[in-house]
Amino acid sequence: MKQSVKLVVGNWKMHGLSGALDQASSLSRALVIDAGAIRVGLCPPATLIDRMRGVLKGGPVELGGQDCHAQPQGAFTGSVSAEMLADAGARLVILGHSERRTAFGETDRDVAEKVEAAVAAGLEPIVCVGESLAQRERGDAVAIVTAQVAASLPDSLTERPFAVAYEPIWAIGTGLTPTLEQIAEMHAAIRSAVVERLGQGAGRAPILYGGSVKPDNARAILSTPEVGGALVGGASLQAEDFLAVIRAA
Ligand SMILES: O=C[C@H](O)COP(=O)(O)O
Repeated sequence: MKQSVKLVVGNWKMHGLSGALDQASSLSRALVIDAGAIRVGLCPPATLIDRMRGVLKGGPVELGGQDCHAQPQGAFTGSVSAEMLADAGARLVILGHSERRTAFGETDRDVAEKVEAAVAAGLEPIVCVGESLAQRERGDAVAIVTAQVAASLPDSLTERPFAVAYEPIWAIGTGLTPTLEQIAEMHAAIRSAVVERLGQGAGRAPILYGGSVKPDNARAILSTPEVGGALVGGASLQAEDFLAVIRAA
């Protein structure tokens, strides 16, 4: 299925003090987009969301969080709820990133619960899936990723906007990327898994690719069949690089 509106989202991860707002400001000022063709998002650390809202005000860049707690409030020291992200100005939220699945032990069930919370707070979740290098080398990549899709997407997404991001773990921050054929194969498999899980209506959800997307490979990746956008880590930290990726889309 061809996607009409690409979604390109920058994930700053745990990078960015207040000085980094200059990069968001440069991006917002330089960016001219056709809203019918592309959406652009930035997911800074939670500490910057509210201030970045001011910097991005009136511009085309949407704000997002990088994670949320599954509960709306409570005694969960150090956590941020989906409602808090929305209150700070976020519209999007990345959930189930492999760094959270690996370093924080998040399971598909945890991710699905967070997605429920995000939807309840009016956020648009970007649900991340992806295989390890060992899983790909064993020939298990498609089975692993489609199982993650089936278990991480709750029923509540049937009528709500969301995106899936395919991020092979071995491509994140490494400079390595799958071949375009591997990306196309996986995105088609994810599309089928989404439709099987949530029905035809959900088949319009964009499927982003993430993992070492850079200005020099963005055009090829973003024109690969079934690639509905990109989730960009390192290359989103500098406005100039992120702009180059967005322009490639
Ligand atoms: O969320 C973004 C991904 O983990 C990709 O990161 P990267 O572009 O630095 O490889």
